[in-house]
Amino acid sequence: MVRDRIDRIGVVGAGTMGSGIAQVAATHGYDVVMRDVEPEFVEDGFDAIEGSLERLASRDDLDGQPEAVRERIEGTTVLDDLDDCDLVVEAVLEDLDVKRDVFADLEAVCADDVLLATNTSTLSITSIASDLERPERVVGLHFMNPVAIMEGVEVVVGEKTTDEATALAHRIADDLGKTTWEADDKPGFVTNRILMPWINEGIRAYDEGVATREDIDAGMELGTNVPMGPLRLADHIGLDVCLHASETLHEELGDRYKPAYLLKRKVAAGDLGKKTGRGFYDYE
Ligand SMILES: NC(=O)c1ccc[n+]([C@@H]2O[C@H](COP(=O)([O-])OP(=O)(O)OC[C@H]3O[C@@H](n4cnc5c(N)ncnc54)[C@H](O)[C@@H]3O)[C@@H](O)[C@H]2O)c1
Repeated sequence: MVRDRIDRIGVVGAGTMGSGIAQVAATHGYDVVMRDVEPEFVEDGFDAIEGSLERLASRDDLDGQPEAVRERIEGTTVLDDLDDCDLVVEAVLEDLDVKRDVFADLEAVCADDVLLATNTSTLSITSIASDLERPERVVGLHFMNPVAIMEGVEVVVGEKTTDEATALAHRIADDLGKTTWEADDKPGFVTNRILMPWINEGIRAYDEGVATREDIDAGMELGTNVPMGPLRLADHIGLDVCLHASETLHEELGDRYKPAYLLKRKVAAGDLGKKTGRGFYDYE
């Protein structure tokens, strides 16, 4: 059984995705508790939320006032503050052991009928939930970055996830103004399974001199109607994030997912894309 009356949503992790999920939930009228491990990470999360709300409001893309949305979000470092949430979404770093610990904590603190969702991009929902007493209420709710802008959410169904939990995951995403699709708990789900080899092939094509970086991106943008070519998109996602996802897929699915050599070299050099000012392109 999962409770279907949702008033208060917990978000674990106040980073890029957690702060975005908290913001979107509060924008849609939910009370939100956003938890991170250190007060400064919670503050960084609020800074990101405030900046995003201001930008949306300035373009008339926000229902309501930024201050009213912000006030619906409570920040905390205390796990027990999640004890009265009706649903929790985990968005901590992409590490299986860390996520398993977070879910063990959530199981201890949340009521038995609370849906526990993970925003993982590539890790197995089944493995994240495998040590829990109630793995049937764990589901993947894979928001896209930036959460406030991207319409899609991938619902991922683990081995033990019940139909009821899956249905609630679709419904809550719908309530947050998103459109869902569903994937079985197989490495990379739909999105990263297809996206990561595409990005790696773009990087290999560049490394092998098929075309300039601009022409590789232009070829894919103009030739196949995607909004960003592989090199520009990799810079946007973060080259470290792409490498980590590719390595997970390589481990699970074999050599067709081998990360491109140049991707590894750029990450080793600390050029991680937009966030460090340099990746395949330079940023100010
Ligand atoms: N960034 C993306 O483009 C993107 C897109 C889709 C999904 N994801 C997934 O979302 C998740 C989060 O990614 P992100 O980019 O927001 O990472 P991030 O590094 O920006 O944020 C992670 C946050 O989790 C916090 N944290 C770590 N352990 C914690 C704990 N035990 N309790 C509470 N907070 C804890 C960290 O302090 C950090 O603030 C990952 O699983 C990632 O794969 C990321």
